[in-house]
Amino acid sequence: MSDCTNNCGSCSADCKDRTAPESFLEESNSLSQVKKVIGIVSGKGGVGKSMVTSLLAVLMNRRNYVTAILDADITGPSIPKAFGLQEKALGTEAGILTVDTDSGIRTMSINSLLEEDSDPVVWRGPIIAGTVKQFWSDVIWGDDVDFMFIDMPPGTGDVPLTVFQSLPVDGIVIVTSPQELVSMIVGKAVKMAQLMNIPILGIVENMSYFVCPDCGQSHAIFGESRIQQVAEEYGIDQVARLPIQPQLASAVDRGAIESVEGPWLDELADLLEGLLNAKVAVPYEDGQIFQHFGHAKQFQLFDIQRGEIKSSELITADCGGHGALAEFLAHQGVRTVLCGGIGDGAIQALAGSGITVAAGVAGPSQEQVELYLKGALTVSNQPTCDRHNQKEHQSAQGEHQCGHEHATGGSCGGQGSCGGSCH
Ligand SMILES: Nc1ncnc2c1ncn2[C@@H]1O[C@H](COP(=O)(O)OP(=O)(O)OP(=O)(O)O)[C@@H](O)[C@H]1O
Repeated sequence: MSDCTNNCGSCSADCKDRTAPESFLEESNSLSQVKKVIGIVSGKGGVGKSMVTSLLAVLMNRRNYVTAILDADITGPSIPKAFGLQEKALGTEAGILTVDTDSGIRTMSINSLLEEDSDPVVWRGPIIAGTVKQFWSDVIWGDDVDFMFIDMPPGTGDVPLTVFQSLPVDGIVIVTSPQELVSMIVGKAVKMAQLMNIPILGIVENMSYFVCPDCGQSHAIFGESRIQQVAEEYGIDQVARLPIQPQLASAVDRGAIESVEGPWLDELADLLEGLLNAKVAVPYEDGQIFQHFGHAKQFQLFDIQRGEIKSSELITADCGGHGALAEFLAHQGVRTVLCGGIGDGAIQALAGSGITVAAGVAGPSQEQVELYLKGALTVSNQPTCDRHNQKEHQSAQGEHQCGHEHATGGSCGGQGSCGGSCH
């Protein structure tokens, strides 16, 4: 094909040279550019997912970031109520306009479209999933959104799966209750994120304790917290605990969540802020994005502040194997890898080190990073190189033995003897 970009991940053509599955990512509205998309998920309903979504959005908005909330909980929408939004969304030729809160958070929820808030949504799964996709593709979010929070439907069913596949989620925050931590429902949410190669940014234990207003003592109403233990078990660094706070419930009931003050999620907000400041790494050759992540000898590291490039440097990766390379990049402060082709093993290793993959990109490195930071690129977090997915490229021990040169020039020559760590 004359117009081939070598990006099979986002191409729908039925082509004999296809090397990667078609990407399911939806294009955003042409008038929208979103820098960071954060999913707020829970293993089951009623644990405070919408509460955490709202509180995080309020926090980031107070820190002067342009903030949006996409309410993907179509059958149980809570966002308009928490913010006291009565107004309905308006449509134009170019798309649907957001409904904005008093402090300017841009929102879209099914309740902003239904005539009556109490109208039930009695739709089948594919229609619900399609509606969520339209919230991304048909709503005019604006071209300057720093953070979009997605209030996900609870559980690990059809709609969360569609959201993970269709929207460019940079990371998720898992919300749990103390009982969920005991029942291991949270493990299902963790494993789903791992399957989808989406980094887990943090875990929030809601209703974790109650501080008695009379004696000031803290009581673990639902039993002693296991959050630290569970976070360690799944390798999640960022942990937050939210108390049972009658003022929180009443703020939601009054539509006044924007008036709530509290320190509970500050560290999580710092971490999110860090996503806009963290480094982006690009496999590099002659000013261009080198197209095979696993064979890159050089990386260009971009230092980012508030979503803008401040400086860049070239580094040589002096380690080999996906795990070692992922750790090396994480150690350099990298939170995003922007690349062309990449295999499943590399994506998993990077996600395990808290690094988001934005794959399927070609062209001049700096120009593409600038577009990515503006949210103007359609990228994929799925493998765009099938070479490393093939069983015959792995030894019986699962060791990498593709016979190709590794990032630093070592070669295992197909013998499977390097264990994926040639130097
Ligand atoms: N820490 C808290 N203290 C007091 N009330 C809370 C707290 N967290 C949540 N609530 C209240 O509990 C109820 C459920 O919370 P929320 O709607 O955020 O849960 P959810 O996980 O989004 O539920 P669903 O998925 O079913 O929509 C709400 O009425 C909310 O105001």
